[in-house]
Amino acid sequence: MHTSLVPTKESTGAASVRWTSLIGGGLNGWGCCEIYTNCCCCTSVGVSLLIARGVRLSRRSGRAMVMPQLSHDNEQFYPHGLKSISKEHNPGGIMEKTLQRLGQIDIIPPPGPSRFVSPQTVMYHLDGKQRRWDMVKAHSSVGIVLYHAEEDALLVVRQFRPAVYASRWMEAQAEGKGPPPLSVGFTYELTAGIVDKSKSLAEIAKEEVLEEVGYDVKVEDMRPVTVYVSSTGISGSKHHMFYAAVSESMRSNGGGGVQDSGEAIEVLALPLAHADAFERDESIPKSAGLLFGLMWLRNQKRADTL
Ligand SMILES: Nc1ncnc2c1ncn2[C@@H]1O[C@H](COP(=O)(O)OP(=O)(O)O[C@H]2O[C@H](CO)[C@@H](O)[C@H](O)[C@H]2O)[C@@H](O)[C@H]1O
Repeated sequence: MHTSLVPTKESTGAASVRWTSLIGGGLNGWGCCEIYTNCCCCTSVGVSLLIARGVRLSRRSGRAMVMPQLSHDNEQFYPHGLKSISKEHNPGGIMEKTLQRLGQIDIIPPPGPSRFVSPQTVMYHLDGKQRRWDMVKAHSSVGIVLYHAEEDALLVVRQFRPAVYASRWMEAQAEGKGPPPLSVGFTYELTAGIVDKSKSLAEIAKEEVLEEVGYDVKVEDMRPVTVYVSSTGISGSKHHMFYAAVSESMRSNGGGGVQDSGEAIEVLALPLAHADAFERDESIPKSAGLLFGLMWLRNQKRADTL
């Protein structure tokens, strides 16, 4: 399969707009006039004109579509009390810039070996019969539950995940729909990283925290929480979870990830007072690690064991 998408400035804009309604209103598809690439009027996305604040008019169809305004500091962009604490405090800016930077997206068979994952087939015997299991060899990883003392919040990272976008896109294709807005590829996760160097897990966790969220946590302050298997059916790789508390006095840089690796991470504080609603909000694309970490943190806080 080869799937290709060239986001135009307009479709990028549409994606940004859709994002505002997506966060507040739910991830329930992107039908006609919600994203312009999907319907008859959408085909004119390349020639559409922004004629007035909040209204987009397609030249070809002459049909006006109401666009919610992109506002960076409203509740829709930061639901459930989420607050941007990226050093370069530019609410919504990191995500908007990423949307503008994204170019053509293709989904293709692997062009060669990967340093991150490799498909394998396990042949095994059960009751004397040979069976086959298809899997992906992947690195193990670390994730860190970071409690922000001043904000009484969990630190969450928001970033564009190509695999998440591609999955939503392939689902849409299977349903005969066009490409979804780029915004569906932005996820909420714990600070995390793969174990691809010969350092201790706690050292790798420390480095990820410094890189992604910008706080300097001592290796000895990385408290192991548990280990789980991140994908039992597909990879079987282990995820090592740590806990650490941070405060603004420990800030060393703005975080954001390694730009040269394509990382553009927004650091968000999720107040524990809003955790329940956040956990239950199905419109928010979040990792299992984040859900688990949030529940663990709240349990520890309730039991006063941190
Ligand atoms: N599959 C991939 N293909 C191409 N480049 C890749 C890649 N995985 C990582 N990279 C590259 O490696 C860089 C460093 O990755 P990290 O160690 O920060 O892991 P990341 O947090 O991206 O997610 C990692 O760790 C989290 C935590 O478990 C996992 O959920 C997630 O699948 C895993 O990629 C990324 O910015 C990217 O450039």
